[in-house]
Amino acid sequence: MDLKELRQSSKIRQFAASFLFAGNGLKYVMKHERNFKFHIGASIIAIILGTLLSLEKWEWLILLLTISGVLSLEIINTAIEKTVDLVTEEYHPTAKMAKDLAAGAVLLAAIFSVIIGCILFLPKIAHFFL
Ligand SMILES: Nc1ncnc2c1ncn2[C@@H]1O[C@H](COP(=O)(O)OP(=O)(O)OP(=O)(O)O)[C@@H](O)[C@H]1O
Repeated sequence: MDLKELRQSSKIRQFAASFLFAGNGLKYVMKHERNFKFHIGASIIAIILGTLLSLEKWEWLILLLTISGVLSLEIINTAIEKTVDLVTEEYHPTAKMAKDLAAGAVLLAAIFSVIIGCILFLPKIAHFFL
């Protein structure tokens, strides 16, 4: 279905198509983005650890919010990279700044997610061994 056909289709079809397109985006990052795969791996480890250490409900909420934040930012970073590449393939200081800012946002979220992971898990791990 092309863009023109989509705009002429019913509201329900447009709504269903938007899920399909979002799914395509998720499929793309899972298949092609090394950093996204890394974050998925780290998230799975955190969820397994959370299960083993019996996190409380509020701790799960914080963990899941943190995971969704990092993964979503990684996808937005990829979207910004693609948009910049669409605008120019030449070297441009503003293109560099746009990509570096987007990457900086992911890095910041990843650093804070490690800190949050330490706050959630370290006391429980220490309690387990002591
Ligand atoms: N058109 C451009 N002009 C100037 N600098 C650019 C340009 N494209 C990329 N860069 C610089 O090169 C870096 C790497 O860009 P690239 O597009 O390869 O993304 P990347 O860092 O490989 O992303 P990822 O590893 O998340 O896939 C950018 O962070 C930016 O600093």
